Amino acid sequence: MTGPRLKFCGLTDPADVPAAVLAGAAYIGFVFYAPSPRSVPLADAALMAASVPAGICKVALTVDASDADLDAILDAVPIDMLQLHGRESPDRVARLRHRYGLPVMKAVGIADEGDLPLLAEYGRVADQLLVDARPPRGALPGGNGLRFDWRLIAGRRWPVPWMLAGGLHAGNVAQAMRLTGARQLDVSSGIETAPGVKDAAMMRNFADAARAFDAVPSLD
Ligand SMILES: O=C(O)c1ccccc1NCC(=O)[C@H](O)[C@H](O)COP(=O)(O)O
Repeated sequence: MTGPRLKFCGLTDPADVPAAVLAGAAYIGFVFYAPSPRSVPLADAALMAASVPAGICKVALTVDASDADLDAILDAVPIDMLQLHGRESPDRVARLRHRYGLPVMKAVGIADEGDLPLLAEYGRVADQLLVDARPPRGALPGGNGLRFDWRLIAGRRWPVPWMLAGGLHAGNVAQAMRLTGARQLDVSSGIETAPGVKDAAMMRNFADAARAFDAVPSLD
């Protein structure tokens, strides 16, 4: 079995890229959503993306972005995958895959059982699912450092690859992997000292904790 695949989301500083690479990130996410403290100007994202080694997936996170906004992002920044983190419909997901010819990961917010059917629905049109915590009213659509009840998805599988997100950090990632079976993990707040300020040691600790879980034989 290959090790866990990690996505470090919301990099804002050029120095975050080598730190993420050193920690072994498989995906690096850039946030293109003005209200977020992790939002990066196109020119900055372009510079950072250019320094990402081949083989690491560069993800553009957007929230209900228009075609014009997406055109501008993709014209300026070499992106490998779109992450849709708003209320994009399944039709919109399918249309964007077709329009840009890029894989699309759809974020789905989970708070209770009633949210689970959405995963099956988007699993029919997206290339990947991001299984995140449903944000509280008035909060940002993601990146809130909040987890959901992981037991809700224990043992569940979808027809496409998926990532677990929401409130993960070095101290709980092993438990999250054990309960959910997640093999891909997305983290933002859990590798920050303040919103939008990533920390190299926290990235390393997170990666070490995820890999250490993998190294421990299961007692089940
Ligand atoms: O990170 C943001 O600021 C953000 C803003 C708007 C929509 C989504 C956002 N982040 C989404 C992510 O991919 C996060 O990694 C994911 O929600 C988990 O965040 P966290 O709980 O902070 O680890």
